[in-house]
Amino acid sequence: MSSYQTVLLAAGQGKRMQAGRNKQFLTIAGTPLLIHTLRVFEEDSFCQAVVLVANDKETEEIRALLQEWGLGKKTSIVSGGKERQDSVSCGLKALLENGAGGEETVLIHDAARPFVTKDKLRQLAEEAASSGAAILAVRVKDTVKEVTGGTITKTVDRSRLWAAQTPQAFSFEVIASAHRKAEENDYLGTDDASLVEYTGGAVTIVEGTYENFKVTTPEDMMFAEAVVRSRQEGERK
Ligand SMILES: Nc1ccn([C@@H]2O[C@H](COP(=O)(O)OP(=O)(O)OP(=O)(O)O)[C@@H](O)[C@H]2O)c(=O)n1
Ligand SMILES: C[C@](O)(CO)[C@H](O)COP(=O)(O)O
Repeated sequence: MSSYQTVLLAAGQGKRMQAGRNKQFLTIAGTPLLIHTLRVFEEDSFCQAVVLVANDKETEEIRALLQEWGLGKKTSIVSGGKERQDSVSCGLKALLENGAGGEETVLIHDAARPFVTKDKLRQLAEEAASSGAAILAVRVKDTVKEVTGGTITKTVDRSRLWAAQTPQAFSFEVIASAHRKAEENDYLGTDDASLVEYTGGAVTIVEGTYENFKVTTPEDMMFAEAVVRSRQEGERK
């Protein structure tokens, strides 16, 4: 099994949730979203350290939450940036300052995906340790259309389509060098793998689960409650 370090991204705004505050503080079955997510990493013995990237103005509230929920032993908090990619750079810089480098495996994860499992973290870390770059992804289930001006221009062949999730895992040097090149060329990607793709690197897919969705819009909170309920029922059986 491969050990790994984690960059956990919590420096977004959560605007699409329309909750009037960052969605990571909303509770799912009584537990804050951020705590659901962080717990998986803190409880995995293969995770050596977590760099939690946060907004400066939310740092104190996060520290208080970690204390309240008995988490934080492996976790340090650093400031994020304007875009998700900037926040990843801040996290990688902190890992570098803590002595990470070379072929060590780094997992980059959205705090907004609270339902990743320990098994998937381990499977992904193992794959990244051998290939250098791997992400969790699921097959696209819908029929996907390309549309221009309200009219369909193409039905895309979905047999080759996958929806990217996080964590996305890389050897430290692969992702650090992809970030350097992206920055030099003003390339902005919506995920981490796209930066490695941009620099010509190969990224492998580890099949994820649909439960590992990103909590983004208000109805996702209802789905999130349902996931916790179904897991609790599973444990009772
Ligand atoms: N500048 C940013 C933007 C996003 N994120 C993090 O990246 C993850 C995925 O972002 P997403 O949830 O899609 O974006 P938010 O900015 O949080 O939400 P919105 O776009 O609705 O404002 C989240 O855990 C978010 O906190 C981050 O650390 N830094
Ligand atoms: C990284 C990501 O979660 C993979 O699906 C996603 O790309 C984040 O994108 P968003 O634009 O912040 O929703």
